[in-house]
Amino acid sequence: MSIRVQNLTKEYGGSSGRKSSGQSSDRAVQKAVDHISLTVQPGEIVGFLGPNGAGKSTTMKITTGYLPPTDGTVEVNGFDILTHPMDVRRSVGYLPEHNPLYLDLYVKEYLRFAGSLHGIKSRELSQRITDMIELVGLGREQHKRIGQLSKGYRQRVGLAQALLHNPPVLILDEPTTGLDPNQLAEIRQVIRNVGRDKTVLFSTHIMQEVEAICDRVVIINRGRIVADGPLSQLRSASAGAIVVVAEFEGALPNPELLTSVPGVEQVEPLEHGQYRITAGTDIDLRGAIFRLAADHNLTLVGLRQQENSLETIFKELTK
Ligand SMILES: Nc1ncnc2c1ncn2[C@@H]1O[C@H](COP(=O)(O)OP(=O)(O)OP(=O)(O)O)[C@@H](O)[C@H]1O
Repeated sequence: MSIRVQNLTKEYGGSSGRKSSGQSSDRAVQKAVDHISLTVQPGEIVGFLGPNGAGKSTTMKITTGYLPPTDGTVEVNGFDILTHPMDVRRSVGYLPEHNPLYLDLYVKEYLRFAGSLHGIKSRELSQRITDMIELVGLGREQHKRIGQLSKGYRQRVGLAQALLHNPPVLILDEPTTGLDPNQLAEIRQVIRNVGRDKTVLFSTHIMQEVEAICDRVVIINRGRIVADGPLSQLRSASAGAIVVVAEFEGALPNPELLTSVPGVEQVEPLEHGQYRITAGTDIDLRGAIFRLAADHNLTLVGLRQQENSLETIFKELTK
């Protein structure tokens, strides 16, 4: 297991240390993460979604060892974050949400500094820096000071920093925020490429990003995990209402016929002989609609089931 989070809780305010039974505090306590469990297998790319303030960054900071948990355990690459913090740091590449960079340093100077903190030997480090600059597409900007770089290129420096010590696990907190569409596509490609032989947990607010990159999605809301699974599984599990659009040769003289199909809850006429038919439960209406059309001599020219978009699922689960 590359990441194993068990029963993790984080409270801000109140007591600063780990909880022991019966411990209480007078200060206002904000429970940012509430008994969550989550595992990420080696080689998986997992999208971590949730509305603002849901607890994504808090979970990621704890997983990288930057913040202590209030309760629960976290292991990265088999190392416990509390008992083996240095092994955890070696195992993880972390791009924090507000990518902290030294603006006065040159790109290579900064990467050399970041690499030396990881104890990478000088000769090996030069080669690693060259390779990472190439990998994240910093070639043209590599001789600038970080303060002279655009947001997208600063983000690439952060990504290069996270990858420098060749960690098996990458934790990226909103790595594509504020990038233009071209940069977005390039950084996504970088994440996909590094994800071929690394475990990646990344947070984002962009649904298409998850659809484009991830094997699996975890959705957190108010500190609790409300969904966890492959995208296809989430789509069918959260289906709730199944919607089918049936198109006939023209408007039906008796559209109420459609409501006689077992399971149909609502029929909404659209234009050009189309009807949006909603079933309350997870049943496929298409066969029944087809048979109904045949029985009543109605010419059915189209029939398609609408897929739940990740956006719809997200809204449903986090409202
Ligand atoms: N240092 C802190 N002190 C007190 N409360 C905090 C602190 N950091 C985060 N919080 C609170 O914890 C909750 C979770 O915040 P967190 O930053 O983990 O959410 P997030 O899902 O990453 O949000 P966003 O998508 O807006 O970045 C929020 O209510 C936030 O206000």
